[in-house]
Amino acid sequence: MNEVGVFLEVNDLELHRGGARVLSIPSFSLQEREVLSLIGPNGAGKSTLLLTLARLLPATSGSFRCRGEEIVSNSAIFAYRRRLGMVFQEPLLFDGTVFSNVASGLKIRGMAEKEIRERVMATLELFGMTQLAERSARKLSGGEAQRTSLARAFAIRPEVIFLDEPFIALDPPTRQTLMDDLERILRETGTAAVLATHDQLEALRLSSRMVVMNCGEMVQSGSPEEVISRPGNEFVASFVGMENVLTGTVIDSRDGLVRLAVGGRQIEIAGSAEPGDSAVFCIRPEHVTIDTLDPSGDTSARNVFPASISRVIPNGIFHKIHLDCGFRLVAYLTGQSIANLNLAEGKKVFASFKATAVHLIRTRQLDEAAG
Ligand SMILES: Nc1ncnc2c1ncn2[C@@H]1O[C@H](COP(=O)(O)OP(=O)(O)OP(=O)(O)O)[C@@H](O)[C@H]1O
Repeated sequence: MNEVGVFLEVNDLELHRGGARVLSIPSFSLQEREVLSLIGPNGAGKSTLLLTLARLLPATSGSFRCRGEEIVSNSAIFAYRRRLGMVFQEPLLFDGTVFSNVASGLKIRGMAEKEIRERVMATLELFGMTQLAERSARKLSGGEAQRTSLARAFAIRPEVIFLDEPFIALDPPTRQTLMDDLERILRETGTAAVLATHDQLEALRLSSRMVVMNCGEMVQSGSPEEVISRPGNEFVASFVGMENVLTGTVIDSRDGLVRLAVGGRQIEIAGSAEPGDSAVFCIRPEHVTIDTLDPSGDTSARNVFPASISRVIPNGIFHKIHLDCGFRLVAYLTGQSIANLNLAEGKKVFASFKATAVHLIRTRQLDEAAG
């Protein structure tokens, strides 16, 4: 069997800058071939962590092991860095052709001319850009320049590639195409990657594990689907677009169903909790359904509420519908669905969601909650 090992293991990492602690990571590991995304708001520490993991920024304290070997001495750090590729927001190409940019890492490694030519052409082929080989880097579009920068990083056949918001400056179609190609190339080459991004869709598209960062700490780690549908706290919930974070009081809990009092209504959710506790829970807006007629007889959803539409906010493909059901709820609907249902502000509708669509973030005893 082909066992996947740990490529990088980091423990007790701290980094202080300008007198402040900007990273505090008790432990972190990256598997071979794993594609991991670091997501978090501006200033969360994503770029700093990437640079620290790449040993380009010295940590204040902490231990680093690559395939079980400590990376301490300058020669070990140097050898470790040679196994890595890095791509930043800016392509950082030098004057010269696409070919010479992609060849640069190979030249530094002392590879023979013939091998360089073969490797560069194979890499350009992988990125679908052989026709650009002799083009001056100055004459590239933003997308082509970032593609060249990625090809340069992949040409050395790195074991891990660190990507710091590589798509942030690109227009949506270019971003999508490059992301699709990167996903294929990572899969085909088996290269591990750490991607810093603030965009959860990029994380969903590319990574198998997502780590949410806030204030220099890793606050949740899991598959992107898990983090997005089961956030561990209110910060993660709001960062991943969980617009409906609500608080209620547990009425009773039996057979895997919890009944909560919320804004004068009762909600049923999957889980268990102590009666009398205060509960914080969340519902993804895309899991809320809107009907103009009472769907109670026709839906398996346990939670159906009469509601009035308080706001309709156009928001790209999906529009945000703010509902007042006794508590506030946001639903996402396409413009087409809004037109079909003839929805508008002030209209009376029914909002419904399944008990399993609700994620219980945490419960607290009510006297604790008050204190
Ligand atoms: N050279 C520096 N000196 C002191 N503090 C710094 C320095 N560079 C970054 N910081 C601080 O480190 C923290 C993390 O910054 P970092 O750029 O890593 O965050 P980020 O998550 O990558 O944010 P962004 O998405 O805005 O790039 C911030 O509080 C920032 O102010």
